[in-house]
Amino acid sequence: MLIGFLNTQMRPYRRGLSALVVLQLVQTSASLLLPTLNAAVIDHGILQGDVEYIASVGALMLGVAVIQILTASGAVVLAARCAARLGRDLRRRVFRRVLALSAREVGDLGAPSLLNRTVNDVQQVQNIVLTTADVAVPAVVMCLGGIVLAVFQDVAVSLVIVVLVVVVIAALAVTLGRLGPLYTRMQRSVDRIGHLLRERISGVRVIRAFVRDDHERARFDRTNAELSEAALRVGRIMAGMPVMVTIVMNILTVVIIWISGRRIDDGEMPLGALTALLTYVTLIIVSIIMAVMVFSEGSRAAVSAGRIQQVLDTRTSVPAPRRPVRALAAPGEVELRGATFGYPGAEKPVLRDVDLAVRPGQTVAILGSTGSGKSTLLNLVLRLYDVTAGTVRVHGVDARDIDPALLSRTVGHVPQRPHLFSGTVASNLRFGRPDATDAELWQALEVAQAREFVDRIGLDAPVAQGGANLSGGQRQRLAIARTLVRRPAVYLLDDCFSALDHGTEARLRAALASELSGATVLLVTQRVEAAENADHVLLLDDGRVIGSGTPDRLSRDNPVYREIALSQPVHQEVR
Ligand SMILES: Nc1ncnc2c1ncn2[C@@H]1O[C@H](COP(=O)(O)OP(=O)(O)OP(=O)(O)O)[C@@H](O)[C@H]1O
Repeated sequence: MLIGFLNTQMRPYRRGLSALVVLQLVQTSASLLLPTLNAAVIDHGILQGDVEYIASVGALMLGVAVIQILTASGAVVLAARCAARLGRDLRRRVFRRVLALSAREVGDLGAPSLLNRTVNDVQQVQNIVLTTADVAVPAVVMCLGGIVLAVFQDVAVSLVIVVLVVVVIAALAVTLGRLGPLYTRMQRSVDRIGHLLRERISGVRVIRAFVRDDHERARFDRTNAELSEAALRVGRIMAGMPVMVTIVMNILTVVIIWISGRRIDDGEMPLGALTALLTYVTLIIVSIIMAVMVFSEGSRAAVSAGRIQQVLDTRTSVPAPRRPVRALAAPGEVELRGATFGYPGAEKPVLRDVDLAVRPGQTVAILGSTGSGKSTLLNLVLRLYDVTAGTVRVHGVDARDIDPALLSRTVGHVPQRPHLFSGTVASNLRFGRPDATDAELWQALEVAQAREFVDRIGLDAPVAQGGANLSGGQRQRLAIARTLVRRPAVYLLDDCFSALDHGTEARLRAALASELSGATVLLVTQRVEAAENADHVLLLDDGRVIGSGTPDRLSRDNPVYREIALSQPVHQEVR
């Protein structure tokens, strides 16, 4: 998995990687050459008393050491550059994919998991590239080169080394196989902790209000314990490895000294070869330890690569059209014909056979009990979801055929629970139109009945993440102003006056009525009073249209509408 993933993702950095491998080959070969040169100095220089030989080979060793230092430094710089670029590009790819997904896929994958995948999992993959380049490549070269050079020193002793190395590698491979599932568990626990933290931190006031601190603490401790238990098991497995390798290394050293001693006594092996063999054994074992470290990281990175690949492979359930309509002739109707929609996994559709046509200049109020499908209907026009049957047409074109960017420009949405971004009041208002002038911002604030409070704090007043430093009513009015600044042709207002007092709501509705006189407006509301000012009312119940017509007609002919009207005190006052 990891190799296939890296093979695809590392394609753009192939040249850098090739240069890196060459540098590592040179630097590792230089390290390997030094013990052989050292053995030659002992056998032909020191034992023969040849000072000239010692000086010339010594100079050669110095040159080799300098080459080794330079190539090693170059390789580290190149590895860091490749890994950093891979991390940057992967984060970008994952983020773009997430932005292209529909609400359905984001919900399925989960926001905390997506966050972890974009940050932590990419970091794991970046780390494995760095350690592979810095450690694994030289380790493999050193291990293989060490064995070859040991064979040059003495074939019989080298055979013993090879057998023991194969045993060590086999034992390590079995141990590593146990790590993969543990890393998968760890990543899942990290996701769960992220999910829990995110939800509990944003709902901390509710937790306190309901005195659920102990319950939540216990719940967090359970998830936290799962993570630490998996991490501990990994730690235990990893702790066993150096012990095993050290035992093997010491056994090897004893065996080499024992066999070599007898062979030197018999005159079958020079003394220098013993020092060279002992150095090669150390290099081989150290390189195996290094490779094992990298491979254990690799099991973890493989899990991360799988999680990243899953995001990259996820396709949106609201795909962009093959041949998108890039211009809409003129502001026209929003029209639903037999629109039916069911959330995935739900037993029955939440909207069934909805017919509606809203012309420019018209406001249609969508009224209905809670959960009757009002917000879902707006989501279909926005194309957050696609209808499962029927059609949604915007300006005469099927929403599925319109270029997504054009659809977003055409349709403005003020959600039930508006989200503001950290920044300033002005940066939030300019979110959909960065070139809007201050005068345009003030005009939108005026209509949204937000001028007074923004006058007090200023356009440059800071806004915290999610608009946390503003009241619910202030957030709603800024969200309305933000959509007004964009001036879309179609407005979808989803119960966005709910946090306003009655007087402010009435003034806002009046101001919107004149400001949006030429626009197509779909207004979700719980209040009959708001519906009565609309041109048309669509009454929903359990996803079905149970009333459609002018407010006058409905109050005359529709008993449900009349019942809702009578149940609302404000309405009664108006009447
Ligand atoms: N993402 C979702 N996944 C599954 N079911 C959903 C989802 N969103 C809404 N629903 C279900 O769809 C139904 C309609 O929800 P919707 O939000 O459209 O109702 P609504 O009329 O806007 O309600 P309210 O007035 O309370 O905002 C509800 O039964 C709800 O449980």
